[in-house]
Amino acid sequence: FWGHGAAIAYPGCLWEQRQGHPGQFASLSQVFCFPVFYVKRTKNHQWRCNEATFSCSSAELCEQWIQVTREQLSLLTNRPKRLLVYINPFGGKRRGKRIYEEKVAPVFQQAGISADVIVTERANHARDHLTTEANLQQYDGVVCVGGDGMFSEILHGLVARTQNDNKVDQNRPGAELKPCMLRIGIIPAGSTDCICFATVGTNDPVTSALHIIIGDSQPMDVCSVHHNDVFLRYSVSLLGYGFYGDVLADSEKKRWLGPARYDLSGVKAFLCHNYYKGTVSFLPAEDNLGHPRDKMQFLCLLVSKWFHSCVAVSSSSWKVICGKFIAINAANMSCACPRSPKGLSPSAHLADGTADLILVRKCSRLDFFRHLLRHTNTDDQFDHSFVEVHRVKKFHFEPLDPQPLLLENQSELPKKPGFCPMGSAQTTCIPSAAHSSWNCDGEILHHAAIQVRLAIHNIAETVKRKIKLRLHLITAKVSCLKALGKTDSALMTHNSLLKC
Ligand SMILES: Nc1ncnc2c1ncn2[C@@H]1O[C@H](COP(=O)(O)OP(=O)(O)OP(=O)(O)O)[C@@H](O)[C@H]1O
Ligand SMILES: CCCCCCCCCCCCC/C=C/[C@@H](O)[C@H](CO)NC(=O)CCCCC
Ligand SMILES: [Ca+2]
Repeated sequence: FWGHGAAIAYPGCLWEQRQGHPGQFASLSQVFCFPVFYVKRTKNHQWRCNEATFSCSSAELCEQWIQVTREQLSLLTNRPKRLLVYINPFGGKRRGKRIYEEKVAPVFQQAGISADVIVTERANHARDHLTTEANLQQYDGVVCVGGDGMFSEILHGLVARTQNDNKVDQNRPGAELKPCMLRIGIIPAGSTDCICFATVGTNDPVTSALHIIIGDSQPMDVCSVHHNDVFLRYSVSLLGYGFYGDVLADSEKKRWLGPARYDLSGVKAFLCHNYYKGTVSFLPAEDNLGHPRDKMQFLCLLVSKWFHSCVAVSSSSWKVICGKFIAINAANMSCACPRSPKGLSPSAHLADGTADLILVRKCSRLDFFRHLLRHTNTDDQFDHSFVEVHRVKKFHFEPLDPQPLLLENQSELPKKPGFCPMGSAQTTCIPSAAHSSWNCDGEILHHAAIQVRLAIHNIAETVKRKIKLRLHLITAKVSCLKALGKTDSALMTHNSLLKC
């Protein structure tokens, strides 16, 4: 199914089709048909729903086929049957509701999935509903229709609910967090849609709906962000200080512009060319986990990581870097999006328990422009003397000058648009501003000093999935080689791989 782009999906009703030309005296023959819907892969990682019509010579045979097909489909337990859907009507170009109703609901219905839909009425509506109210027992998954901010709401709701149910204190920086059992589906309807793009390869609502229907899933790392001992937020994609923090803070005042706000604020932040002084300390990942700049096979890295985590004690030690930074970015996944199809860190992995920490030191405007431009083409954006990149498990940031005292619980901060509790000097174009703010998956953090760790990851699950997939491919190759009557070295190599 995966490799060949076609699979039996949802048998529909029985059709009766008459051949010949009514009105003419041709004898009528009856053909009994049933449609089968399947996923077809098209260009740029996009999927579409195709339909094939099968015909049988008798109604009984046709019914038998439909029955058997339904039985086989019911054995696929990873396919969801009941979903809880949250729609943000104000994300991106404000098309969330329409996208769901026109492009997603019809395919869910065709696939026999029932959905309870909640259109959010305020920010954090979905998060609060998931944390305290939703009866999650009755669902196989939660779907968010919106952008990265909406995904973040769902993530926070589900993680908080899981920790509350298991009596885990999220505020404790070293707490062993419990992974959530429910999967989150993303129907992209936001401005960046980075989490969808980086996991699926495209930000196309129909493709996402089809991934959800066939029960596809992808584990990912979750970073927790603390300020001293106070929990601030979780992050799954970008934690960015300096450039991306300034872009976000400025863009929040321009929400009415839709996705274009990021372009305008991006140009503004680029022209301001701010840099920030501070100290970054980090715990590097073990060497065998690879480096953000090497091209080592993901599977090798994972197996190595898994093995290492089973038998070895971490030998890395903390490193400290002080300096003047234009940007400090922690990419927990590639952060690919339509603006940058390969992302901030093209070889960052989705569920390996590490993030790529990218430090862009003070440099000329022209050099920074060259660095940014390389995010849009195939050149290596790390190949500059002022850029360094480390694969890390934890990191801390401390701005050089202490920050004005903030409320410890930032959720108590007023949420009025444009209100910035640390003073506008932080986010406007004043070259001497002491602090930027953190861009945490598109949400602003009001503390510059933060401590970050990879809090939830599922390496064993990822290793298992990748090995299973590889085994499928090798088994298929062995079958083909056997069918072709090959007994040469290729078959032996594959057979020994299988044994291994
Ligand atoms: N009904 C609502 N009214 C106002 N804000 C909402 C509502 N529902 C959700 N939100 C908030 O809107 C914010 C932005 O939403 P979303 O992420 O969907 O779009 P975006 O910011 O345009 O896209 P991206 O995050 O991909 O750049 C989120 O932080 C979310 O909490
Ligand atoms: C000369 C041309 C230079 C063009 C350079 C483009 C580089 C683009 C890199 C984009 C990285 C996106 C990282 C993802 C961040 C999301 O969590 C966040 C919320 O959706 N979006 C932004 O902060 C919005 C960020 C928008 C940045 C412009
Ligand atoms: Ca990662």
